[in-house]
Amino acid sequence: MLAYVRKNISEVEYKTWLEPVKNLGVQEGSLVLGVRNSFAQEWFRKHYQELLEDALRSLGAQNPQVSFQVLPASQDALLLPSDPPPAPASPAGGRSAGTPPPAAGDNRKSLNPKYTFENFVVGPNNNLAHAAALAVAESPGRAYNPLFIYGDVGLGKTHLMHAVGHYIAERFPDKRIEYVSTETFTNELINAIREDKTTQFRNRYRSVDLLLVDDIQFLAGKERTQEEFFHTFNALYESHKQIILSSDRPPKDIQTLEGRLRSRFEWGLITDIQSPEFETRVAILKMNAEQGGINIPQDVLELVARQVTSNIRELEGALMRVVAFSSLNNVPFSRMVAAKALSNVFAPQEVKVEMIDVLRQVAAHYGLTPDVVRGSGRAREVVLPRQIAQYLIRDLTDHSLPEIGQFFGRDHSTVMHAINKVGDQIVKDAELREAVGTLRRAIQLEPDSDHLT
Ligand SMILES: Nc1ncnc2c1ncn2[C@@H]1O[C@H](COP(=O)(O)OP(=O)(O)OP(=O)(O)O)[C@@H](O)[C@H]1O
Repeated sequence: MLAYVRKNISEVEYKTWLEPVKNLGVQEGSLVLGVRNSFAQEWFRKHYQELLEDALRSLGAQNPQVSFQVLPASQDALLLPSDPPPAPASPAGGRSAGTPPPAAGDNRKSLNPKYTFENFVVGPNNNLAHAAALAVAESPGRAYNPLFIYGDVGLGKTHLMHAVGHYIAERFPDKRIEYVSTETFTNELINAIREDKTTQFRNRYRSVDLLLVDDIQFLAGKERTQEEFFHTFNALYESHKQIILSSDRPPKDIQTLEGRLRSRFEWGLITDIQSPEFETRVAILKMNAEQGGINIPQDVLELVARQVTSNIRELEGALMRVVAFSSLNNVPFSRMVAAKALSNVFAPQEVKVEMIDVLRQVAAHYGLTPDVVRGSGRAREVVLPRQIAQYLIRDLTDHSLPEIGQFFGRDHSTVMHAINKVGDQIVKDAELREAVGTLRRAIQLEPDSDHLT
């Protein structure tokens, strides 16, 4: 099952979420998988249930059912994988590789449901490619044919292609849509030749209405595949079927590509996707977080966006690491948490504790929101956390009393009173001393903290 899943998600995702899963056996017809906490349980239900059931189906299960159970703490020894970052996904990776042709009536089978226009953030780096893809989606076979999208790894070429597929599938349920990576196309051709089934192979690809071919640069040097693709291209083009191609470079830079293919690739529109700039990266992260139903503060998203600058797949993986780290350690999102979560994957970043980090941690510890702790409530359940937050801010940051006062909407003498009071009580009250110690270590992410075992 894991091998199946691994082929369909990014390596970072696989390592962060799937690798630590425990098989708890079959109960009442359902395969039970042990996960680390209720957050992970929810995450799995939302993001991986379907994929895992597909995996079981691929192994022959008739009516696959997967459920998730939270493991007792002792079985949950593994915190986070500390492996180095995986290499960018191979061209064979992704949901597409090896996907069988769509069954009749299901013209989206080879498309990733996440890759839609709605989920695609448009920025200056990709707006031309986006506009061209949209134009093609609206008038397939007539706007630009072929549409050739090129750009570096992980910048959204596949996403855009699939978005066109979804758009067309929605409006024309009968249209046949085929998405294939060049590697799969090549392998299928090799198999067809070996099994003497080249006619079926040709019929299949020449009868589609929309052909999406990823990583076309891998045609380089493969004469027989080029030959076959040339005829497929002609057949589709002549019958006004839409073709979209992606590549990591423009046609003119694909070495050992036959001239006749190169010129055909240049018949339509060639458009590129560049690396996203900072604001687009933040917007992509924000959308990802919202889709996962997770509320992540802007400053944390910005830190992640600063850390990963080129590959969006890696950017998403980085965010997932931060989410996992925060959840598994039971610490609220902060820039420090993000920096720590990413430190063994990317270049470590020095992050100073800010007032807001202390406030968030103290609020989370007492089950309150930061606004309530900072607010005007006078109940003891709120006043004590507020005083502790002020005490810890004084202790862990360089802010002056007036600055802390301003942060809490109070004057500096109130803050001083709070700090003195907590300081006095800590000496007498062991429980308070322990709470403050735990909070201090959690804020500084010290490994010996109760939270960070
Ligand atoms: N503009 C965007 N808005 C939202 N998500 C994006 C955007 N661009 C890329 N992504 C996401 O980034 C990830 C990588 O994108 P995709 O697989 O389309 O890249 P690619 O350019 O085809 O990469 P490769 O060259 O490796 O095939 C996907 O999860 C995709 O949804």
